[in-house]
Amino acid sequence: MIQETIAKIQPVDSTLAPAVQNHLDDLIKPRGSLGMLERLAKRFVLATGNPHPSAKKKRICVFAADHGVVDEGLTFTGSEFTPLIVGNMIEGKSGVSIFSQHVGSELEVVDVGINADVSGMKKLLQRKIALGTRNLAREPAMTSDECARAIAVGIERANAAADDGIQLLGTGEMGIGNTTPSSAILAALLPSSVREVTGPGAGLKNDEALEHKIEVIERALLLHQKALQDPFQTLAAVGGLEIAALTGLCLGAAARRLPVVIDGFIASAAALVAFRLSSSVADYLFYSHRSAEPGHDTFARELGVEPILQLGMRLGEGTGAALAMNIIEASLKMYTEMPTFSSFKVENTNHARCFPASSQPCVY
Ligand SMILES: Cc1cc2ncn([C@H]3O[C@H](COP(=O)(O)O)[C@@H](O)[C@H]3O)c2cc1C
Ligand SMILES: O=C(O)c1cccnc1
Repeated sequence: MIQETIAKIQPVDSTLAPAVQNHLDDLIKPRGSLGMLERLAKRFVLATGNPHPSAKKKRICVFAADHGVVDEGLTFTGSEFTPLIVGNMIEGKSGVSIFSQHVGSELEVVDVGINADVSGMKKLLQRKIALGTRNLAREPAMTSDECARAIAVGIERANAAADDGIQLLGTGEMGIGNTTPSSAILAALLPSSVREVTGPGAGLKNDEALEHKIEVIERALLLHQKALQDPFQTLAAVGGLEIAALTGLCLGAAARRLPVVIDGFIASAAALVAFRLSSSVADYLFYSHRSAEPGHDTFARELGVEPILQLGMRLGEGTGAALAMNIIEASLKMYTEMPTFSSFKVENTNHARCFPASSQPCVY
């Protein structure tokens, strides 16, 4: 299923880009005056191939799972917070639930590996693969089979969204400890030094605790050195079940030409794995915000991506993705609803000479 999905992912048809740009430049406004909104609309139109784009139907998919590596003492709270926050999420009370309601997005929460019996949570989609990962500092976090099954859940949810007519997908996650596998993935696949991409996550007591987190990840990468040559094996060795599901969501959505808003640090690690599996995935991904987790800047710089918002956020869950959805939707309304110079039969005086900012390259 994974290979089949990857085979379906095509780069966007960039021969359409000049026509899209001409339309943007024909809108009644100084050329380039809506800045990044113009680039967002252009990327969305190219991704979907739809000249009348819309993001009215939105859905955020949150995947939840636990992490054996919390045994190393790398987190602010224990794993018992994962089911607790997930319980809040499905009842509309967590950060992402509130923001998704605010922007008019559906919210889907999927258990792929919570280390607790959550079968009583009726609004939670039950796709449990294991009761969390194993401790990646001592052994592979997942078997190849578990990792593949988690990716397949993500692909399944992307297909379900496309079948339901969803026009814009957002990523979310919940899993105490998941900044550790995310940092490990970034260090392995960017590649980068562990120190550069490791931060406090949800909170660490002091600098000593951060040093310990860095040391644990460095040790894990040495232990799994052989696996790090390959993105799938890297994900299995040092990733997480929810991260793998998010990788699958990116792959599945790209295969269906469904744009995805990547949330913060953790979702970016999942997107990086998808990108390493198929570089064309990049054409379908938008980055919601600059996470305050320090390694996110390294990720954005190395991949040349431009996060939409900068709000000092570092919560995850899909909170940034929710907020950025509205910005993307606004960009599409600009594209489809603003009148054009040509429709008014007035001369388009929008010369690049007058508006040099419009010649900025698309930095995605
Ligand atoms: C109360 C609470 C709510 C959260 N909601 C999202 N996260 C975020 O923090 C976790 C990752 O950080 P770390 O690796 O440091 O544990 C993930 O669950 C992420 O979604 C939360 C964390 C906490 C504590
Ligand atoms: O940016 C994120 O996704 C993030 C950062 C810290 C903790 N949890 C999530």
